[in-house]
Amino acid sequence: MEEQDILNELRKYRSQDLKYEEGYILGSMCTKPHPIARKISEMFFETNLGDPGLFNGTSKLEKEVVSMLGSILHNNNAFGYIISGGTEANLTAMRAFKNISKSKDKKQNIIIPETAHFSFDKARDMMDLNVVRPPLTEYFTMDVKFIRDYVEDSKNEISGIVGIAGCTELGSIDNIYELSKIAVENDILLHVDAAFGGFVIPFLDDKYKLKGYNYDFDFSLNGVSSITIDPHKMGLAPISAGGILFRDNTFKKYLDVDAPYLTEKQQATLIGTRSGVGVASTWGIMKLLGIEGYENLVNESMEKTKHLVKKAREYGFETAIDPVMNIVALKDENKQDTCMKLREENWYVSVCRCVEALRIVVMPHLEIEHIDGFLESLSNTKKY
Ligand SMILES: CC1=C(O)/C(=C\N=C/Cc2ccc(O)cc2)C(COP(=O)(O)O)=CN1
Repeated sequence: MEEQDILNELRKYRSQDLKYEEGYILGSMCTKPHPIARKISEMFFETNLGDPGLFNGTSKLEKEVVSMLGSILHNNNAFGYIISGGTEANLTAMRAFKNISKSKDKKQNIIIPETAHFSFDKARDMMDLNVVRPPLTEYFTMDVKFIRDYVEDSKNEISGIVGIAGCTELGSIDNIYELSKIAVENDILLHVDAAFGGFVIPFLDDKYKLKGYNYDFDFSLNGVSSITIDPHKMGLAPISAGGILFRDNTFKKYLDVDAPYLTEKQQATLIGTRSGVGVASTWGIMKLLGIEGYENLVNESMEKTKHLVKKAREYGFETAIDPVMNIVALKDENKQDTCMKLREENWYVSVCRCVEALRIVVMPHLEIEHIDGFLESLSNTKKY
């Protein structure tokens, strides 16, 4: 095939994809990457961080991005990687947990909430973790009193806890402050999955924070060992760009395996050959937007979230919980049926598992007119 024919053929496939800017994608935690990422992708498209000695500049960028994310998360000694996504980040954290527990002859008993992303189910299968699921509060966060009692009962031999800072379905945030205290008092590891919340909470204006809700989640809490934070969600980076940060580089030895034929003699990441595009794009977008840029992005999303909730209530729809961040769960006893009816009108909204509700993630690609159009369609699905 000639090049032009190939490109024309590929255009036909691409034309079958939804486009973020059309405003119909309501259930995605990814969005249209910042435009600068196109130029950066072109510049770094042949790089391979799987063999970093060949790409010293790109490797330096990864260390700088980890340091930039570390400073946002109140840790100037952060160690970690910018990898394929939140799934790989959580698998990496669980791999470190397993190896650390083994090194201390501890059991691999770990507390992980029902609200956790299904990447932890993959981790459990791959690493034979014994997972304990605590009861949830009315806010869909783990019952910390149960956890404290369970951990302090030595026969349970708990050696780790996972807390979620912005859960996939509802955006709820576990009480990381209390989990951190439990982790310190009992010398156990605490991993925080802030895949989505990591690029939201640090930039969230106080006026959008729920009263009496603790938003603390990062390394400022001494018990936090590791954090997942994904640039390719609210960070506006192109896919793939997930992030795994550890408190310091003492965790590296629990991840490294010998890699004799590489320019570096050990490799810690799950994925071997990996592009530097996500790293370079994240570096560029973070430098371009800065803290203020991300604050504007998050707070604009929260204004749209407030608009969605207000207008939904005018149509008679109620939220399952008050939005903790830019994720809205609208109560619906016939969520699957409603979801299918909306799909017929090209609206792609998802459904919650833990509550009878539709789930809308108010990403930057959603404009007010998209939200209004969606709510009118939603209202119409209830008329007949
Ligand atoms: C708290 C948490 C998450 O909400 C999460 C993914 N979430 C949502 C991933 C998603 C993105 C786009 C889309 O259209 C649909 C789903 C992951 C996994 O992240 P991933 O491997 O980058 O997909 C981990 N933790």
